[in-house]
Amino acid sequence: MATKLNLNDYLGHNMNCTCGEEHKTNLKIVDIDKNAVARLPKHIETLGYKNPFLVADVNTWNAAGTQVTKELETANISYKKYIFKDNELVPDEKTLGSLMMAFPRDCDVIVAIGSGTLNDLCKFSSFQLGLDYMVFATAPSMDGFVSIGAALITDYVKTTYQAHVPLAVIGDTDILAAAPMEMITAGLGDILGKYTCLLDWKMAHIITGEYYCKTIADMVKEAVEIVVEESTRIKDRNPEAIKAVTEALVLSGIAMSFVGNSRPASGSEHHFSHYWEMKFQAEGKKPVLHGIKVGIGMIIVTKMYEMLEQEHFDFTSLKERSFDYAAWEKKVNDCYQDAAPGIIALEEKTQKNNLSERNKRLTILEEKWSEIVQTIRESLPSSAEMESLLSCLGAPTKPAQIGISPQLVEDAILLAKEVRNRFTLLQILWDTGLSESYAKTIANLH
Ligand SMILES: NC(=O)C1=CN([C@@H]2O[C@H](COP(=O)(O)OP(=O)(O)OC[C@H]3O[C@@H](n4cnc5c(N)ncnc54)[C@H](OP(=O)(O)O)[C@@H]3O)[C@@H](O)[C@H]2O)C=CC1
Ligand SMILES: O=C(CO)COP(=O)(O)O
Repeated sequence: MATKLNLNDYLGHNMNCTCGEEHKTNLKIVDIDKNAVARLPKHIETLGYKNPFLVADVNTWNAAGTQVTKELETANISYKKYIFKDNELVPDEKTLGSLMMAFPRDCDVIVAIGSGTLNDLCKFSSFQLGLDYMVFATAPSMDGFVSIGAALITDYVKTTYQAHVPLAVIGDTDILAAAPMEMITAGLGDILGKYTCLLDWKMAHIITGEYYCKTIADMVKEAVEIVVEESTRIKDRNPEAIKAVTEALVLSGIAMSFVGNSRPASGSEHHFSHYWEMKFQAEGKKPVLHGIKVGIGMIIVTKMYEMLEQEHFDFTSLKERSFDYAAWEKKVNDCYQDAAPGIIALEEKTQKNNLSERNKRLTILEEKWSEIVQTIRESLPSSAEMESLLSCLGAPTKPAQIGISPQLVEDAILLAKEVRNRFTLLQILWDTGLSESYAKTIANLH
């Protein structure tokens, strides 16, 4: 029997942490259990709302809309609703605009009925309007339900906007367990991605001195371990296992809200996912679920960490290298111009791409190399183990299985570091001059 998370331990009080920070979240209610839909009216009333505005799309309405409205009507709670008609809902300016146009000014809380995209749209629009929001989850597909950021696409670039957390997250395990299996395995992929993102965070702490909180990292690690323990029961849609996955996803979101950004939940594996998502969108290709791409990204990043810990560097000659910015800039522009013309973090003057900053990092890498190797070995399961876990659940593990070409794999290893200003393995590869050779090796494997 798997260990259980107690999410209530993190709600309703400030946590004075050994990292020196005080962590808190405004999330008040987590109800992920059997028959949670019947308790939705009570949660709305407890929080003091009278006029909810329900936001869903055709798929998520089919999954939960009728049950939600039946319960609200029985409890005499009047509501208004908006159901997006789009087949593939994209969280961009147009979609946000249509939500704004449908917004009834007399509502007092927005209730997202759905998963990642609907949650982000409601999170962001409620934040801009100065209103509270809640989420009724329809699939355990990603960990953003209670995070503070909203992942939106503006000017073709996948950008995380600071917003706020919902006051409540409600998930009925019968509804969650009935979600498409692909969405459930996407949630698993998003969770397994924490292995590499937590290691990226630790690397950033060791090499650049970035803030790191061991308590939060351990919290997320515990959630990952519970999900790994539950993987066989997840396959059978066991409601208890689905509850465990959903709670792990919620916990990961609490970790993001504690830090105030997505550092404990998003590293290089996520940057691959964002890069591929932008490319797919620009090329008009059918989108692939976020967590599915993250799972594949996690396997690639694990493989590259396995390669890195075998390296023996000559740091003196690494520091003497010049860098051909013009050639690199051309490569980046060629890659990004259709997908994300807004990306501009390439210039030599930025901290990550400046040679004297690179050399400072190389000095630390040299001094701490044995600690770094040890940390890599202690932090990651093997890539083979992760591949087998995902494929046992029928989830793809290789880029080609979701239509990602070897070229897109290579480009992501070189360029996905520009998607965010965040130190990860991809920056270590750039600093040590390994990006191109790793990109070729990994692309040839797939
Ligand atoms: N803010 C944050 O911290 C985070 C945000 N994200 C973001 O979340 C998004 C991905 O969310 P994800 O949940 O993977 O995917 P989506 O919310 O995009 O949903 C994917 C598909 O599943 C449909 N769907 C949802 N629930 C059900 C159900 N129960 N039964 C049948 N179909 C259903 C959706 O319909 P439809 O498309 O019509 O909605 C859609 O077709 C990305 O934009 C990602 O960047 C991810 C992690 C963290
Ligand atoms: O997807 C996320 C966590 O799963 C959020 O990541 P970003 O902040 O990189 O968008």
